[in-house]
Amino acid sequence: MKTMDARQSVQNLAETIHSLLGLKAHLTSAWVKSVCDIVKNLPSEKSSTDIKPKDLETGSSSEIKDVDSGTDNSETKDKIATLSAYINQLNIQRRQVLNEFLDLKGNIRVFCRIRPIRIGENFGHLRPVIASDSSNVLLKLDKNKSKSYSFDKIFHPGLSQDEVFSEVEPVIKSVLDGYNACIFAYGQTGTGKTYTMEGTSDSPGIVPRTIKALFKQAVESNHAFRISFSMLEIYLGNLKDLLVTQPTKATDRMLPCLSIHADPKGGIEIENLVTIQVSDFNQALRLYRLGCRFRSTASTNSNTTSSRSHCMIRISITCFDAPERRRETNKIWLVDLGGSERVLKTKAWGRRLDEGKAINLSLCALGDVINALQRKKQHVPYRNSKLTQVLKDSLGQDSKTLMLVHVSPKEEDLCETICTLNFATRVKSIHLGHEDSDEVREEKEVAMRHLQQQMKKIEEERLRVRVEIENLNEKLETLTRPGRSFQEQVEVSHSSAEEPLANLKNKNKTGDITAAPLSQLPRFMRPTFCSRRKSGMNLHTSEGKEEAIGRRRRPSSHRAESVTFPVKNNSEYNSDRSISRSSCLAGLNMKNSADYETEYSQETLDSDINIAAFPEHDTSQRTSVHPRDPLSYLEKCGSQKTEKFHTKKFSKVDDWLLHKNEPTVTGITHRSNRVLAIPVPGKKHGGRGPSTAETLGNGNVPAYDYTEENTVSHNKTKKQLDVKGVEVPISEVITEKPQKMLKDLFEMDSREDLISSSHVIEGQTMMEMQDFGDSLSIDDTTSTSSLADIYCGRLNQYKDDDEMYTISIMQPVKGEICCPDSTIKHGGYTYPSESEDSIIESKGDSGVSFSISELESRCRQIYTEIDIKDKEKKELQASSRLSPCPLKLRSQRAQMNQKDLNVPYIISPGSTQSEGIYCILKQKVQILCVSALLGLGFYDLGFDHDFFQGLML
Ligand SMILES: Nc1ncnc2c1ncn2[C@@H]1O[C@H](COP(=O)(O)OP(=O)(O)OP(=O)(O)O)[C@@H](O)[C@H]1O
Repeated sequence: MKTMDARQSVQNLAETIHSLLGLKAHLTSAWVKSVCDIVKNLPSEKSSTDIKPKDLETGSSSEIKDVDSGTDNSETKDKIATLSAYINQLNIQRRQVLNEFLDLKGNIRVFCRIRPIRIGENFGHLRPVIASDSSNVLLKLDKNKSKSYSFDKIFHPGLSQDEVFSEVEPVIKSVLDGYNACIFAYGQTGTGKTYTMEGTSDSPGIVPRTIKALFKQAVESNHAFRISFSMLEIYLGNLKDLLVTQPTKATDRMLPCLSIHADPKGGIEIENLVTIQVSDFNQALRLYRLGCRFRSTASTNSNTTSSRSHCMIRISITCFDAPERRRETNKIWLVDLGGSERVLKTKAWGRRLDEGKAINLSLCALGDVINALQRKKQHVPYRNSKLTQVLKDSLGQDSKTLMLVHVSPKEEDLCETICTLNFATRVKSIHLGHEDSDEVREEKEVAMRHLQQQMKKIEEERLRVRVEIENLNEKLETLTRPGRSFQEQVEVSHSSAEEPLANLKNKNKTGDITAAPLSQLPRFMRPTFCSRRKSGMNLHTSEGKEEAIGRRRRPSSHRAESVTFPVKNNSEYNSDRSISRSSCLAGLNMKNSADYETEYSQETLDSDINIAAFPEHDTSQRTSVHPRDPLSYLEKCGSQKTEKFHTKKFSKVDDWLLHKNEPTVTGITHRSNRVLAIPVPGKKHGGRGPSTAETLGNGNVPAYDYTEENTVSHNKTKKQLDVKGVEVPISEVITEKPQKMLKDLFEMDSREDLISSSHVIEGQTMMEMQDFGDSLSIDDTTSTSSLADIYCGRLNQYKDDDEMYTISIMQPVKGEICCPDSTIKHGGYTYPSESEDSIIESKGDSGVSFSISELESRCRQIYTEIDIKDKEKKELQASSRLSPCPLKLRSQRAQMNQKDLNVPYIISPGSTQSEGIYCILKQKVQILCVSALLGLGFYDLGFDHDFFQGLML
């Protein structure tokens, strides 16, 4: 009877604790943790699973040692359970030690990386930046004067990405422990920020490594994590989601605004930011690559592929069954800041100047925030820039912040280097508050060394126990039902709050480490209805009952899963809310947020019906699918039974990526369908943008194909398979298949003999070009349809024996087409001005660009040559028919060269109707199409006048 009572009380206690967990906002985490510890250490039904505290302290249990001696199944099961509990205790110990360690190091750490000198570059006479030791950098100001800066770590130019990441790793660990974190790369333009964050295929940077480490550590831990991925950029002060295609035409559907919310507790959420749950490293990496393709880059005097925005990757982590974590949901931001630059030096102007100014302004705001934090001011000016608003809950205080400052080794960059190092010093002093004395510093170092040793011991012990559990599991699996590990059976009845390891191991085999079904959790760990309401958790019951509705009734809009942040009622948000103008496209189709949400929830239903009605692969029928549909689908999956959820969601990242290939479905032109980028070996690092294989003209992002062990050389990218498995050699020009109507129009031309070897592979027209010297030439075999391709503004790439070039021709639509430099820039579509920023070169677009005039003159030449041949053949009176039509361009340069830009009429020599209304009409329509695609205005062409005159003939 007594035993029964004791059991009952333990059970009740567990329930009580769980209810309290739902109300834990009012409790300290330390309290919850200590109560949980008490529960875990209470005697359970099976006394054999008890772990004496003494054993845990020493890390050696007599029961653990003789665990192999057990021959009986049930005894082995008990021992596995014991080991599971033991490993949980080790996890807790490890967290505590790591936290102490990081606290000693400071919640903001600053590293400095010195870029290596490139081939052909000079340090200058001074050789100004020298890493004097692992934490000091010496800056030579002149021959006699130098200044020393000290940081947490200095990475001298020779250090590898591996070595850099090893210093970053502790922060990643604390993210698993529930801390918010932010790792950002700061520095002058061209100093290697993107190299550090993104890396190359040969030496991946911090972002891919972090994702990998997070998944690895999540698997190794004894908990079930749910990991979500988002990516945005702040361009010209506006937020832009990098996982969704930006509208490029007036007819494209407007994207919802990204708005920043701050809850009363200071947590930041970005409404409408796409958040996709990822199950493994590859999925996350594919999304990352997708996002990288949409980044805004441009060629500047300092860097051929300069980032013109702040690129921010958010990885959210949720774990419901680990009360000892700092938060149920936390996040890490990985930020590649735009490069600070002196506009006088870079000589930027126009848009580049605006971009530079916007970057500098937001970096200033970051500095101000840091300064205010440092001085412990009451008011921290977070609201001065979007960057600081977004990072508000991840800077200083309770979060772990790591800043990687990048400096150039060159003398000519000395001024910028001083500015950068001063900035970094300001940041560094946040956590110090004041400079520590030598004694204090030494004490700290001793303590840190001690903690490191402790951590190492714990890690080793953890590994040992894991191996033991694995062995026991294997043994049991052969004894018990095949295909299902004992751990799975144990965990249902196991009274531990932790998910058993074997289950995680099994998940690991499929790469799926997301939340385990709640039914597998011990009963007392399952949330009560009350706690779910309170915490806004969106959990599913094993019985497939309707999910508990959180306090917030507002749909989570673009969020793929409602796993991210505690949902709040609108009224609970404070006024710290901002809306990205770029996303709003000047308020076209703008509705208030409530309207949006309503609309979205309806669309979710529509799309769900669509998806249910049509097979997953048959996307062609989903005509009304909104770009957000994959997410809607995810949400729908999320509300289904857990097993279904698990099987479905795995394919959802693929679905999301695949969805990008369907501009007709979404009604949005995929920007990278317009422009492909092929890395130029030796000109820039491959990590800058996707390789040909990644884009292949259809927006498909292939599986992530590099690892630290298995790297892909540039050569490998010379032949890639497309989506359908067809080999696509990248030496050929890859363009998107032109719009059918336009192509048809040009094919009305009867010069069949001139049709080149253009061939089509699954929506991509392959076109060969020849390279004559420095300029682009198109040989006589180039068909008019291929010329149409050029005029359509597709990216073409060609290759000669020595070098591979990338020719990027941004698709001109309306508006300006010319830029003062020799690079073709996109024309701004006649969007409201706020939207223009959505149409800039994407990260992967850069490469060798040709001027429009070069291209035009070559094309004109071809036309002329063709026409001369035709004239000889047909003895036509060229003068009467080839009367040039004066083109008027809007841009300054175009106006300057106006007289040179007379494009001859394209005529049909074989046509019997070479005169009269048909011919004129055809000519007009052809010119109209070509010119419109070149971004010329109809009126500027004089089309209205001529056209009507022609009609009257
Ligand atoms: N540690 C390094 N090792 C090798 N190459 C490097 C390193 N750091 C930078 N580079 C090279 O320097 C060039 C410029 O680097 P990167 O584009 O990363 O600079 P950035 O700071 O991101 O510039 P921006 O702010 O303009 O975007 C690249 O070609 C890159 O490969």
